[in-house]
Amino acid sequence: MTMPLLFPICRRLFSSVAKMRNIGIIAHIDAGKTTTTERLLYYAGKINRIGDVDTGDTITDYLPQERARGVTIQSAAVSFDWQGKCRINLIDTPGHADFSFEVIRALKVLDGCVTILDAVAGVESQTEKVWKMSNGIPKICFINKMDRVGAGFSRTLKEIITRLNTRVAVINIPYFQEMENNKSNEPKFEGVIDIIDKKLLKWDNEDADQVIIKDMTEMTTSSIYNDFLKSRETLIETLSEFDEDLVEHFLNEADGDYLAVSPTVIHQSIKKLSLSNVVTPVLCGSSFRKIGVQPLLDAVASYLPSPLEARLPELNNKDLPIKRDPRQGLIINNSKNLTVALAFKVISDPVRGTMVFVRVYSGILRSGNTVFNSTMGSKFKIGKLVLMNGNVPEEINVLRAGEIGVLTGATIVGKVFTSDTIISHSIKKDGIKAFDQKKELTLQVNPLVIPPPVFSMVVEPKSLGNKEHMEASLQRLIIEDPSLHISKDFETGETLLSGMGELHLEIAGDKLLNDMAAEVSLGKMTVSFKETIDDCTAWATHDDGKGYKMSLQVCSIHKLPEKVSPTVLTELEHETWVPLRNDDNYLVVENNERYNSNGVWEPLMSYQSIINALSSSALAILQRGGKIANFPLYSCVVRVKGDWEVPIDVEKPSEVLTISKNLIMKAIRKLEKDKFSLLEPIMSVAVTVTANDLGKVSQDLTGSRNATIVSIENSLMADKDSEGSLKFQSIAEAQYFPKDTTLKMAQLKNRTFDMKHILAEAPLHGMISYNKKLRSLTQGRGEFDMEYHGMSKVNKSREEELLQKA
Ligand SMILES: Nc1nc2c(ncn2[C@@H]2O[C@H](COP(=O)(O)OP(=O)(O)OP(=O)(O)O)[C@@H](O)[C@H]2O)c(=O)[nH]1
Repeated sequence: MTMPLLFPICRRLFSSVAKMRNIGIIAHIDAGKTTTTERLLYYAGKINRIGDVDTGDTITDYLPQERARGVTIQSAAVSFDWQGKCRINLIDTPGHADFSFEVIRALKVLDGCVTILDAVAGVESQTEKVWKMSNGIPKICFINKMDRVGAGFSRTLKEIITRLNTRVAVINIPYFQEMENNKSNEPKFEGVIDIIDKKLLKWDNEDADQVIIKDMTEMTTSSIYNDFLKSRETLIETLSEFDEDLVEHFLNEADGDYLAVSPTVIHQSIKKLSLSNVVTPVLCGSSFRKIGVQPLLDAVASYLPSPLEARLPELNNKDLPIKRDPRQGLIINNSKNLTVALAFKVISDPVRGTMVFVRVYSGILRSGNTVFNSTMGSKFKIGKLVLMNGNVPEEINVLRAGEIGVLTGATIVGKVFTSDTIISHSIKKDGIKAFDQKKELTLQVNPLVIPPPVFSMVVEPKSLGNKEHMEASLQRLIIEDPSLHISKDFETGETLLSGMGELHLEIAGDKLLNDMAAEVSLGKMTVSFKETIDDCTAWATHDDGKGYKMSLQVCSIHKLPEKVSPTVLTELEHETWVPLRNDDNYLVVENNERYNSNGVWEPLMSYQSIINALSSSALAILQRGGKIANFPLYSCVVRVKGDWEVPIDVEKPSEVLTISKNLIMKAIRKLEKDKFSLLEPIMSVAVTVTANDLGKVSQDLTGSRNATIVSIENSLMADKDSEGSLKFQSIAEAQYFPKDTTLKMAQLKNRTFDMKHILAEAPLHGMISYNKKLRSLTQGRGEFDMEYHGMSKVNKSREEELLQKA
């Protein structure tokens, strides 16, 4: 069901870059991201009826698979204004580890994040993971689900400090209806106490749109006053540790009185320290009960950065200056008309066709203009531009620096993919020629890193007649989700679809069968093994006397001479280094300086199209696999020697493609079989169990699943002994926190909070369908989460064992 949207009349036209907020909602699965997003939209006036995940009618979970399963699968964007204070472009991301790439691509284009935490579960494993992934991006924490029995505001705060290693600025604390007035004898979460503005905000039981506001300074006899006072003291003390201006204000203007410190000064201090990632503002609420959502919107406006205050995009050419201009946003290479945008998502909408989500960093993108894809080295024309609200588009004419929007139209089909950089002239319809060819048209925002797939399944057409449709559908799937991968087994001719987990492949299969009506049968899910080489191949050479000359070799990444190791490569001037999608493989092309003295590239074939042809060859041939069992090659580098040449008058790179493919095949074929090794995926596994279940779960992990236990932690404190972690533990112990009333109630009701976190590393092979096993070992109480850790070389006996099972 589509929700009605209320579009504020072209407010975005008038909102300045300083008022823009590009934010993501990140968290562990089920923390309440989608529920919170829905309430944010409602209170911002974007929708007039709230949808719910449980009834499957939210704006951002609009895919049929999301609505049926109540789980977010893809990140969805919405844009809205908040009371004229800011214009928010928000991306709701999935919490499940299998869809991590959706989080990776959203984080690439976002300036700030709201991290949602479940007040009962505290900091969960995926929260830690997304926190690390968003390193360097300013964040706010929202402790949600405060209405649940067992909610622990202070317990969660302590976990934020100790597990996420951050200082906290507590913006508001929970308010519970006092027990004596409460017939149910349970503390009832009703509102929040605003520590900065000294107000109690209570949401009406009957009508949560009504907020009752009371002045805390008139409640000095109330039992909550002491908590409020101490929380204000703690907040000011924390900020004072880092902010001299605040200390000065506190001593001089406020006369050392915590209550007299000006809210404006506190807000400014929190913003400054949050932008530099020194403190994290923390708020609480219950999205489901519509409590605490408006203060969260205020916090986004007050503490998260505008594009002018956010981190700068990482460009391939680090020498190009990037300036912040209050009117224009970013200006790259001192060129006011240079538009630079990054495509971070492509979808095929059944009605609107191909839609490409972009973040504009500098300049303006206009509908109808011709732009340049600097990743592909080719031009294309933009059709219409739209802003998306879940799956509802809003047509616009321009996208300005700092904005996130969508390109549509038949002219973009096949012209731009995820991770491509788009260059354009802000004013001219086709002003590509006006740019500096060497510096500006080769400019790229550093590409997204795609994690490698670890599970595969065979996809077969039901009949020969269904083959073409199957292949087109698979292509559509991987264009939309580059963390899915298609490969061919060259011995059996089977098509393999690989992904990041069982759920990821299950959903992909569902989309193939139901959304795309592909007549296919899906095989059993198996682990994706890889092969690697332990050495460098000999150089393979082509020199045909017709202008094509090339020598290349394939090396294990660990055998590279220091000069071309990927860690230092980006700093070298005379090489181009290209990561080859998700298998830790790279292409290194030496000596790319083929420009004449005026900085003009002389051959008709563009430099980028040669690099693209070489990348495609390397990708395709490494994918064909090694000599053990044709598993794709991993951690390999295809090195092209610097003396390569192409004819000056040939425009298309098809010969480069053929020659390089043959050379890579030749080089690999000559390497002896014993130089190939089998690799298996290893997962980082986090299992949460009660103390009673700890023994049997640990035993099963190490005994039956070949896992290595890295640590066992209590739920309250991360038992890490690094200097940094110890510092945060002692901060958490010293800081004042209000008492957790409902936590006490839950303990009284014999709920066990003595949970243990087992962190382990385990071969994926042993972890298939672990969910079922864990449930039976713990009577459904245990939870687990796993993420890809890396590939590990196996010895010969393990190789034989795995090959027999594969
Ligand atoms: N009691 C209570 N339940 C909540 C609250 N917020 C969300 N929920 C419930 O928690 C469940 C998960 O909510 P979602 O909003 O789907 O969580 P999510 O983080 O978006 O989930 P994924 O995107 O699938 O990871 C749903 O049943 C919600 O109704 C809250 O404040 N209180």
